[in-house]
Amino acid sequence: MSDRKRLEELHLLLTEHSHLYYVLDEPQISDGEYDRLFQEMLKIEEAHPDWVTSDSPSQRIGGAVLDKFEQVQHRLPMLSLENAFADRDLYAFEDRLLRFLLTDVRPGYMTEPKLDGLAVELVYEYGLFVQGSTRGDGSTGEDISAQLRTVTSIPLRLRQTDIPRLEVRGEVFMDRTGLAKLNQQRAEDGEPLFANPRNAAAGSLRQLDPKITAKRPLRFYVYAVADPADTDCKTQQELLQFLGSLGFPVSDLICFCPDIKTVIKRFAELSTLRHDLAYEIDGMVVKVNDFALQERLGAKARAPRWAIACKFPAIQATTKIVKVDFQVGRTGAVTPVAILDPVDVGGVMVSRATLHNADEILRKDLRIGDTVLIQRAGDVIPEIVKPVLEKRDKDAEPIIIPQNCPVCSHLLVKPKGEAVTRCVNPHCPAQRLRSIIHFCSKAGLDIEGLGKKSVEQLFDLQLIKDLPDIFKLQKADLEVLDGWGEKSADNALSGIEAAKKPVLSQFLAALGIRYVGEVTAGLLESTFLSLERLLTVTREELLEVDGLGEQAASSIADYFSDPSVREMMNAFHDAGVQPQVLVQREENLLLTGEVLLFTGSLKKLSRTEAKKLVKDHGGQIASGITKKLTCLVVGEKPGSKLKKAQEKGIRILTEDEFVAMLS
Ligand SMILES: NC(=O)c1ccc[n+]([C@@H]2O[C@H](COP(=O)([O-])OP(=O)(O)OC[C@H]3O[C@@H](n4cnc5c(N)ncnc54)[C@H](O)[C@@H]3O)[C@@H](O)[C@H]2O)c1
Ligand SMILES: [Zn+2]
Repeated sequence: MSDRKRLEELHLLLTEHSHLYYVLDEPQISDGEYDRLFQEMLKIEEAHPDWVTSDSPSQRIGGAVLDKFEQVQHRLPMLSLENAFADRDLYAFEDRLLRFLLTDVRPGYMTEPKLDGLAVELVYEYGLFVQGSTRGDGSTGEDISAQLRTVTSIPLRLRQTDIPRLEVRGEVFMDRTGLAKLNQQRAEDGEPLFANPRNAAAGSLRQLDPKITAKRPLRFYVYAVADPADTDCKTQQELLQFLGSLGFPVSDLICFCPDIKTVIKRFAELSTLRHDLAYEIDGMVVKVNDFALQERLGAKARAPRWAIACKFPAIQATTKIVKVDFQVGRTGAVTPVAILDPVDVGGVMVSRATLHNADEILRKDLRIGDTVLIQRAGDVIPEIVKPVLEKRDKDAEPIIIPQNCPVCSHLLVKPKGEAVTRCVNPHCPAQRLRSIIHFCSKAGLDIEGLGKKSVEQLFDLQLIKDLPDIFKLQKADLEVLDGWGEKSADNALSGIEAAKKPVLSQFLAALGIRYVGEVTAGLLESTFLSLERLLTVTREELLEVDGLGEQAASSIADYFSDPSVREMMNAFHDAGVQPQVLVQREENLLLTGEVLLFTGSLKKLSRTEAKKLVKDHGGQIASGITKKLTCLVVGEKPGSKLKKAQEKGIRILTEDEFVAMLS
């Protein structure tokens, strides 16, 4: 395969897995595998800088924010970190610093444990906690203030109250016992387990109901502020001490190292220490200690130049491949899954691992009966690294991808140039079931009460045969089923009712059209503005859309021109499903380009309504009196913000004027 083609494939793969990991908190591959794909992409991009697109995963941070939360603009972006996997990467890091700074004076470094949790930003005004948010895509995060208030180690009031505004950053995480207990509970309740502490922390914080968050054993450690200039501190070491004095918990594993050699020694120390900690760390973060140097070094698109994360090597074990099962996915892809002799890998029992596809099996040269090396990098999902050839039996059987679908017996196909084997039978029950599960899941319309287990049950009973059937379910059908009752039937029906008016992009992503993830679905919505329009869209029209590639264009055009899809859309319509368009063409909106802030108590609108009005009219909401702010809307008792805005000459509106302007 050409490098160019491979890069495209890597972009698609990494984008898909980032979405699963960051947005849905449900990763499907191990971090180790993700990191390997990421490094492969970086290598190709380094050799061909002109192939780097602005939406390459190498240029992006985290994932999109969920609609269900209010958005928060970070005043300064929250970045990711570059990774070091070996000592030589650290030496190279220092070389880069020195070259950039045009000096041979080596800086000192702060080293900190890399907690495996979720990065958050906490805003304090005059010592009071006023807002907390997730990192999101780096510039826009999700407002999770209410959820963060329930984390007991986050101070709501600081010991010093004369700092007008302080944006503090740190990690919310769950310790080992907390995660084990939570997963045990989830297993008993038949809910999916969290793959790793990071997903557990993220899944707990990104709950709409803060009461659920409050029940989760979350902890917090601080490690930065958005802008050190807001404090008198000159170094990272001083800053951590200062933050400790304000009342923030600081890890006691932080350590100043005068040079890179000491950093490497410290990393070795931490690699042993980590096993005795109450919580998981997945590495060590190294930061240039001096803020003046940090400022000169600045940042690249995705990460600062003055810091790097050293990752711990994965934990490995050996076991045997007992047999191989073949699963049929939503798109018909047939995935081989190795069933293993259960083995403990760093505290987690592992009994299965995906083998991805036929090429991967060939590449790794795996057979049934092989003793294999498996590994986990922090998370629960394991990967098979390689067979232990010395231990291979003479009669170890090759793994053969079946010729026919294991579910519907239709002949399988492996398109030229693709790694995946597929069942192409449009009526394959396995695919239909998977697509219904996807449609109802968080990645789809997030229909409450219709989790995987329930969908499987309804599918088996033929109450749901295809997607539109979901909207025809009756209370009488549901409440009599095994494991159901009046309450769960009502619950599911109200979830279904709410799903009848989905946002168009969400609806498109839920349909599971190949190559249409959240981002592409958003593009389709903002370009074509209605489902009806999409039903007649041509491949040529799709190719005109910035950001849509050829594969996606063909797949979308084929999908909507398929008669059975049109029939299905009619059935959706008849069942009362009406996708809504949120985005409007920006140019005709009243508040396009405006950044507003509300202060004081509003009489006519709730805060949420006010913010929604702004967004609906194309405006943005500021997080405080910032440079970007163009207009302050004041209610009663506006407080200090009004004065500050007046001093800065920012336009000021009363609530009435604001409402009148938009009506
Ligand atoms: N399995 C998958 O499908 C999948 C998908 C996407 C990403 N990932 C994993 O996520 C990683 C990338 O995630 P990322 O972009 O969040 O970057 P990262 O985790 O490599 O590093 C940045 C993060 O480190 C955290 N951090 C912890 N301690 C810190 C400290 N003392 N100082 C500063 N930051 C600290 C912060 O949350 C910060 O946002 C990859 O290495 C990959 O393993 C996995
Ligand atoms: Zn099939």
